[in-house]
This record gives sequence, C-alpha cells and structure tokens, in this order.
Amino acid sequence: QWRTFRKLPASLPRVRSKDANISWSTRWAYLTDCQKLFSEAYESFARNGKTCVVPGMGFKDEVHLSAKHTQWIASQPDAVLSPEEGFREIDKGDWNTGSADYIHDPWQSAVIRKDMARVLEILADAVDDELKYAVPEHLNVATQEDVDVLETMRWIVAQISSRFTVGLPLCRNKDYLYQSLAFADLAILNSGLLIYTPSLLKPMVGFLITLPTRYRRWKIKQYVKPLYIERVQRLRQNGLNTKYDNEPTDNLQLMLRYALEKVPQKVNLTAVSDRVCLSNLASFHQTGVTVSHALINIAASNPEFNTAEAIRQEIADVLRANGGVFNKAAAAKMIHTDSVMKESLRTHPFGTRAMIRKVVSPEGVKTPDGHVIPEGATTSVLSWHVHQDPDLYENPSKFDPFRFSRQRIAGTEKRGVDQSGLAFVSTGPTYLPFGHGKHACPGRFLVDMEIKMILHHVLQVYDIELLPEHNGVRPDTPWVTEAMMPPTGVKLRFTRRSVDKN
Ligand code: HEM
Repeated sequence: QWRTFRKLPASLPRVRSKDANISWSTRWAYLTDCQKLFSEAYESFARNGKTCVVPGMGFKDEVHLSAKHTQWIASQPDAVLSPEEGFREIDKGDWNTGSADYIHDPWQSAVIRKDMARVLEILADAVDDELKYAVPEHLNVATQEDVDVLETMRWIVAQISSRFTVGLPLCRNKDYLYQSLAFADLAILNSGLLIYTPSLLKPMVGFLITLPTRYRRWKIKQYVKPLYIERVQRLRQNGLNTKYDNEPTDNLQLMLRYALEKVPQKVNLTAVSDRVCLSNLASFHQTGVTVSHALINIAASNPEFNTAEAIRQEIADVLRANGGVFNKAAAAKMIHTDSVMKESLRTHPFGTRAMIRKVVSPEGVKTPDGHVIPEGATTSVLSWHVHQDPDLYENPSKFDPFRFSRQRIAGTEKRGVDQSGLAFVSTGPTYLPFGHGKHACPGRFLVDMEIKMILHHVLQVYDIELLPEHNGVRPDTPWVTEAMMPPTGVKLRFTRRSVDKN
C-alpha cells in the first residue's frame, strides 16, 4: 500500500496541498469528514476536467479522475485499467472466498453479462411469482405497524434474487437465505477490517477474521451440493448441445453450462458454491439497500408529488394494458416509477465513487489531461459529487421523484425522439451508480425489474409514511469515511390499505 503512495508522481496535484505531500490532517479528514474533502477535490479539480490525488481507504492515496473522462476510462483495455483488480483492493474477494481465482477469472460475472437480457425474459414471471410469497412472508402487517425497512427488504430481495440464482425450492429455505445474508454482511465487514490491516499482519488477521465467512460458505455448500451433483451429472449425460427435460432456467444452471463448456477443469462443488456466494454478495446487498432507500424516499417525498399513488396508478395501468403480465416490455413503460428509482439512487447510493480501476500496465497510463498514472495506482470518479452538481442537476439536493420522467416526456414531445437514455438502467458521465461502459453493472436490468415489482407488491397492499418523530423530514444518511451508510434501523409506518382503495 505504501509503495503505491510513494510511486505517485509529484506532478499530480494533491487535494488541500500545494506540494506532493498530503498532510496528516487531510488524511484525518478522510476518516472524519470525507464528504467535505471529496467536495473540495470535486470543486477544485474533477469538475474542471482535472485529475487529482486524495487520501483513500487504508491510508492509501487514490487518483480521482474527472467524470468528463468517463468515456476515456470506459474505453481503456482491462490490461491497462482493471476493474477486477480495482475491486479486489476494496472487497478483498480472495480473502473472503479463499481463492484469488474467482477474482482473476470471474466467469460468474461473464455469465450474467452474457445472458442477463435473455434470462430476464424467462425469469421475470418467476421473480414476480416469488414476490407473491416473499412479501406476505416478510411483511405481514395486520393493520398498522412500524417496520424496519432494510431488515425486511433484505429478506425479500434475498428470496427473489435466489429464485433467480438457485430457483425453487432452495430460494425459500430460510436457513440458506440466512447463511447467504450473513456471508454478505461478514464479507463487507472483513473487507473494511482488512483494508486497514498492515500487509505484514494480513496473513494472521485475514485467517482469523475469515473463520466465520468460511463457516457460512461451508453451510451454503451443503445446500448447493445436491443441486450440483444432480445437474452436473445430467449435463454430462445429455451433452451440452441439447436441453434436457425440465432443465432449470436459473443462474446456477447457466453457470454450470458455461463452466463445463469453457473451463471444465475448474468445475467442482466448492468453486461453484463459492461463486454463487460471490454472486449473491453482488446482488443481495446493493439491491436491498437501493429498494429500502427508494421506499424511504417515497414516504418522505413532498405531498405535492403524491409519489406512492402515482406509482400505484402507473403500474396498474401498464399491467392492465399488458394483460396482467409483468415483463421487460411492461417494466420499460413504467417511466414515472423508473424516475423515482433513478432519483433515489442518485441521491442515496451506497458507493460515492464509481469506475474503480487499478492501473495494471507496466508503463502506466496517460490521462486525457496529461498525467501519467503509474502501475499499481487505483483510480475512480467522484460519482456522488457528479450527481450533486448544480450544473448537471437543478436543485440537486432535493429528492424530485419525477425529475427524469418529466425530462423524458418533454424531450420526446419536443424532439419526437425516444428519451429512454434517461431510464434507470441508462449510464453515462452524469449518472454513474452502475458505472459506465463495458463493465457497467450487468445486474442492473434485473434490479430494474425487481425493484419495480417490489414497489408494486408493497404499495398495492400498504400505505407507507415516516414515523411522527421525524416531523416529515427524511432520516439522515451519514457518511462513514467514503461510504453512505445503508438505512440500518430506519422504520416506516406501514398501514394496510382497505380493499376499496385497491
Ligand atoms: C442496486 C443494485 C446494484 C448496484 C448499485 C450495482 C452497482 C455496480 C457497480 C457500480 C459496478 C461496477 C461497474 C464499473 O466499475 O464500471 C457493478 C458491477 C457488477 N455488478 Fe452490480 N450493482 C447492483 C446489483 C447487481 C446485481 C443484482 C447483480 C447480479 C445479478 C450484479 C452483478 C454485477 C456484476 C457481475 C458486475 C461486474 C461487471 C463487470 O466487471 O463487467 N450487480 N455493479
């Protein structure tokens, strides 16, 4: 870590510093008031297309690139700017899963990238069906109750995501879901601890703190085992060119097919099960946090918008016109709901930086503003501050649920051209929660569908409001170093709607 710090050239400007040294008070600011520190970096450098150096995780210095260079970052080959190596520094995936191979050769991601669009057509029905079980199971309010939103949504998301990943009946197994959620929580905790552990102590600390994750992985493996044995046997018997009778359509099956064809030497129960754990880590945590923030923002949005009712109405109208079927085409027509979700992720993401990359080419890389960033340095873009830039978003700190749908409708009417570039799943230099370019999150198409479906299933049964003690003001989302905290413990009042309201 210190090696990278020493290697950054003196010519790169540092935040709050006139020379190549970053003071300890600036390093302290990263830990105690990172939002302000990042604001200074954004205002002084990134906003004007300039690269700068800012203290980062684990006392390491990070290179912040301007969002004006998003396109350039996206166009760099992985052999120059590597997303895998960038994330590896943060999520410590090799420690948490016990193998660097899952990170160096992440075919579990390749499967999702390759097949997500096709799979969604097949699985939309299954996810919608799963919500009919998951919502009453985890959100069973008789008349009125104050509900811990994140805790409830985590379970609902885990269940419906598992319907996508491992299918029925395992997606309804409470202990499997519990172990998978626990693995995700522990992995995030371990990453935070390992980032601040000096390299010399990493082998010992890494071994000790990952004992609980190892146990969770072992438990999950016991659940995956019968599926693995049966499916691999049938795929081997039937060959990979044909589908066998009643072949499952879930992500595990896609992973097995892909691995048996492309990397047969790597197909074993532990590797497949661990890769399922990694997939769950990507899908459970961020989606649970995102839908929780969306519900809190809907409840807290100004009464002038009548947000919950607008969502209910829109989804009901679209579904009626689509014969009651909730598929990709229907989801694409729900532009107001889409706008609420996009606005919520703009104001309340989890990560505040995007497009995290590590320079892996030995000769380094030259930025569009002329700096050479050496091998080993990590780079990213200050995405939260892009989303709060008043030149890009009018009144940026306000949660304006229909900000994007208004623009979409106006743009389409004015220019006669479809404005779907403003959709939740669209990415670009001014909207980066999912990154941008060839490594932009492929799971966002599933997230889009899942969150719209969750909002439909929840809002058609419940009215939601902030608790009286919040006096109509949304509970704060504090920053802890550079992360915006998930809304842990935030409750909303859920009131069952009377039948005649439906
Ligand atoms: C709201 C939920 C989610 C958010 C905010 C999110 C965000 C992100 C971000 C920021 C990246 C990195 C993009 C880049 O560096 O350019 C990413 C990558 C990725 N995400 Fe997501 N994600 C979410 C849900 C999911 C889900 C549900 C899945 C799986 C079904 C998933 C699978 C992946 C994969 C496989 C990658 C790596 C892509 C690659 O390197 O090519 N994500 N995600």
